[in-house]
Amino acid sequence: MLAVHFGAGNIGRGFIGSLLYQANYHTTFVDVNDAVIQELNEKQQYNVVLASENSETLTVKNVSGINSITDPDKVVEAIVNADIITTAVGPNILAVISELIAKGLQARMKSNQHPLNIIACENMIGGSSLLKEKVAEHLTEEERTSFDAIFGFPDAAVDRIVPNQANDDLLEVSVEPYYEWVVEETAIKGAKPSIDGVTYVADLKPYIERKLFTVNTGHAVPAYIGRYMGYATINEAMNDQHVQEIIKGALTESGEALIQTYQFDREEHQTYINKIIQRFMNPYISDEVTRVARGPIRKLGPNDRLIRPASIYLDVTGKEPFHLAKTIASALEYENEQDEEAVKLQQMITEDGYEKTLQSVSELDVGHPLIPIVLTELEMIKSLKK
Ligand SMILES: NC(=O)C1=CN([C@@H]2O[C@H](COP(=O)(O)OP(=O)(O)OC[C@H]3O[C@@H](n4cnc5c(N)ncnc54)[C@H](O)[C@@H]3O)[C@@H](O)[C@H]2O)C=CC1
Ligand SMILES: O=P(O)(O)OC[C@H]1O[C@](O)(CO)[C@@H](O)[C@@H]1O
Repeated sequence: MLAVHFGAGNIGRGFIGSLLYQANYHTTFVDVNDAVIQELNEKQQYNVVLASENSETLTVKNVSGINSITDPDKVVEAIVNADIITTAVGPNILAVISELIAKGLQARMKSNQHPLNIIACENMIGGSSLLKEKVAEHLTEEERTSFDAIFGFPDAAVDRIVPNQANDDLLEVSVEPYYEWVVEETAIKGAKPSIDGVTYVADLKPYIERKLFTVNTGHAVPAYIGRYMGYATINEAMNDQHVQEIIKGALTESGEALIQTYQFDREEHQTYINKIIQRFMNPYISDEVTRVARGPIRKLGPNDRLIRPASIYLDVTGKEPFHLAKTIASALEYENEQDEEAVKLQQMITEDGYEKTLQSVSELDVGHPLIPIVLTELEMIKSLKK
């Protein structure tokens, strides 16, 4: 069985690659990072180390790599022969890889008509659907119709904290023990890929929203508030009492939004929240606040982890989501010269002010009630600054 995986980064190697190996796939990683690709081809294996007391290690074998910049034809050939395609490149890169995927699918269509599923494993709602749309932009009308019959783009939710790596071994990756990979069964074409650790569900929406608006919303608190308070790592931030209060409040607000939208069991949801807070406090993981905070413009988007749960909470309870609003305010204050979106966000604020910038990145209507709540919190969080 052959898998082609775009993005040999933290989630690619540390999560998707490791489950594919255990399901007996040979995984060909496609990436633009030549050093990683060369190392994959040389070593043909790498270690995944669990961030826990015993540091249990899995050696992932049957792997190779292709540099998509220098060898696009090899990527096309790999797609022709693939049994599954997965991605973990980041939401903004899906459009970038879509042309090469389209070329691969066009070549495949000429050589065989076996069904194939392409699963985007990104922190976003509708990742595979977006990739499908972007791939379609490179196809003719006729190709779109015939491709629809055999190429599936099931949406997915992936959950495993994999921090940036600082190992001597370029390929080794340290991951938290917990993981969850949920895939939309109804969009699968042909036989369902049999991968231990994948949960197939008919309707992904409740799963992806529960994950994004709990794990990612929660993580955004120590990231943005922590950075604002001067902390460098998630662990340091999580040990601060203010951060703990804000994360509990924010997850109660997003929890209420989720419970009222999807009728989740209140007690089970609280257990889910508590477990996630414990995961953020894992002493064996050192995660920089800047990794979790990366891409603040995307994270302040209308359907992402902060604005959407805050808006739903306002709608369903009529109450102010002030813990989420504090986190949104600290995201607006996020500064990092290494992060293109952070630099752009600060430029927008300098030129247009907070209110207009928030409206623009979050696509909130003028006069949306969340805006004054966030503006008030921008003042309130000043007391947190050390
Ligand atoms: N790290 C984590 O804990 C989690 C990350 N995710 C999601 O997984 C995705 C990947 O995140 P990470 O692995 O953390 O990021 P990462 O930065 O470690 O990996 C991304 C990889 O994509 C590669 N890449 C960039 N442009 C490319 C292109 N044009 N073609 C092929 N490869 C390209 C990069 O070189 C890099 O190796 C993101 O959508 C993220 O939200 C989801 C759950 C957990
Ligand atoms: O990968 P993104 O969307 O940039 O955000 C980082 C988030 O992803 C995770 O790594 C896992 O979902 C969280 O640790 C964090 O909330």
